[in-house]
Amino acid sequence: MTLDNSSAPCDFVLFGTKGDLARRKLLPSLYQLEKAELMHAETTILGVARDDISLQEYVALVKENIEQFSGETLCTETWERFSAKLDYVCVDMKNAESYSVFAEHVDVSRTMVCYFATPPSIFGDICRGLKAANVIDKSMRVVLEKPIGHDLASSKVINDQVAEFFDESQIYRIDHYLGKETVLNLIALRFANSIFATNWDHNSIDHVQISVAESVGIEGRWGYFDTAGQMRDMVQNHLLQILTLIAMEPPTTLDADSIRGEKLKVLKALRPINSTNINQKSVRGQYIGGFVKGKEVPGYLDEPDANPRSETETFVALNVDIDNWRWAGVPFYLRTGKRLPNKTSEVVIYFKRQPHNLFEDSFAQLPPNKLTIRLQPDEGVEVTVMNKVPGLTGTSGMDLQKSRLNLSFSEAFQDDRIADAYEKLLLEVMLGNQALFVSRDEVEYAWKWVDGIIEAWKHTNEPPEPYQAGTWGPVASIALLARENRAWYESRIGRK
Ligand SMILES: NC(=O)C1=CN([C@@H]2O[C@H](COP(=O)(O)OP(=O)(O)OC[C@H]3O[C@@H](n4cnc5c(N)ncnc54)[C@H](OP(=O)(O)O)[C@@H]3O)[C@@H](O)[C@H]2O)C=CC1
Ligand SMILES: O=C1O[C@H](COP(=O)(O)O)[C@@H](O)[C@H](O)[C@H]1O
Repeated sequence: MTLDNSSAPCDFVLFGTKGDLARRKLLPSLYQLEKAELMHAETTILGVARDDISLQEYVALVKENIEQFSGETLCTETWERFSAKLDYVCVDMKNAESYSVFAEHVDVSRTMVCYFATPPSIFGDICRGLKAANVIDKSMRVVLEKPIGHDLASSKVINDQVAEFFDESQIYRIDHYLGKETVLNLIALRFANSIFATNWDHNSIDHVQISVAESVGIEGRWGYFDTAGQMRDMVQNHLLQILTLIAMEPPTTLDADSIRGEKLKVLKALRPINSTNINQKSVRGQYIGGFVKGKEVPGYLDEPDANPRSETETFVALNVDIDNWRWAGVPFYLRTGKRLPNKTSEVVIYFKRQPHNLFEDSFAQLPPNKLTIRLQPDEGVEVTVMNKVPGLTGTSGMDLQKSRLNLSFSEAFQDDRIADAYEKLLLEVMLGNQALFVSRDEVEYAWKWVDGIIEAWKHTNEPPEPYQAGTWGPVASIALLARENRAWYESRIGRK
């Protein structure tokens, strides 16, 4: 897809351009959009930071970032076009007066897209600075990075600060999982295939498992992570977003209001987990030293800068009920953790077993069909089916085996590069489409539910359960499903 020349150019303003997110993800993604000719020729990119450097120095820095993080050799032609778009301004984002230079660098007659790649604590300051510089108008869009707050109350403060200056239709809240190719494909899989669309409820589905496993530890982010924990860092946003896409009713159209409206209904229907059911419904863990992919790694409390008495969780498993017609009696099991055996995100839908087993000679109990959606890595979709083993032997000639129908994206779409999530999301902001961004209501309902769990954990007064780095979390996580006669699926990724 190449952007039609009639689509308006924009001034893309990157606050926090020298930060980790901008360097590792945003600038390389903008470069990829340029390479794919998806950015308007007249679009400009204005980096904002507090270092007083020249434009020449900034351009050299961006080049270095892209070479380091894009994972490919710089294309000279693309770089020439891209570097010509760059501009830089030094602003102390907390000081509204320092924004006076800003107006010289943007053209207020064009759409301005402001990406706040800074700590959320200064989002309000940035809005005030933009106002002082007199550059805010109705066509402006602002992109907010996660986490939006630390709980419901603090998220309201941040959202209110931004809402003082911008309408909800101008605010794009990022959850980068919504830009992942395979997460987007959940919508296609569910609503473009009648085989799934008509079998997507409590009549056909036994339970759902969503796992987002990471092999990394804290990677120098202890200060941030210890105040968040895996619940705020991963469940409140990414896992709940995946859950809503799996569980939502069909949206009327693919527009932002329809999709976000349906996701919101799911968040509203989540059964609270509180002090009455916390032990049956949740497990939290913290890794101790161990081996990940054969390499010895320290425990959470032995990471650099660690507080050795921290009780922050690095692993969460939950048994979630959705109290609505479609999902009555269908548990959604969620798990996510740091320092697990490998980096794997998968959704597994377990269908109900056949009501009667004709094949007792092959299987005492027929295994259920399973739909596995591999979000990352080895992106793909797999269905397990029971199949007759070809041959003349077996009872009535019927020996069965479990077989896999496997769609591997890397094999099926060999010529297509899988774009980074941020490329997709940046493109959507420039196009003015909010469908892949999280609404204020979604953020707040997600916090409300998560706050209840964190509150209940506090009341139990129990520390997180230790698990060895390189394992699938505490033993209690196995018990969470075993109590209901189920087991976590074993990912094939990393075992090939
Ligand atoms: N890094 C990541 O992978 C992810 C980050 N995020 C979110 O993205 C946002 C940015 O994160 P990250 O890039 O890691 O953070 P960094 O701390 O690396 O970068 C933040 C940027 O904000 C700038 N900044 C902070 N205060 C001021 C100020 N008063 N005036 C001017 N500039 C200021 C910093 O400037 P200076 O360089 O001068 O210090 C820096 O460039 C955060 O909200 C984070 O939660 C979300 C998901 C992943
Ligand atoms: O937002 C975050 O996500 C990453 C995991 O993202 P992925 O795209 O690599 O799966 C996580 O490591 C980080 O702690 C969290 O802040």
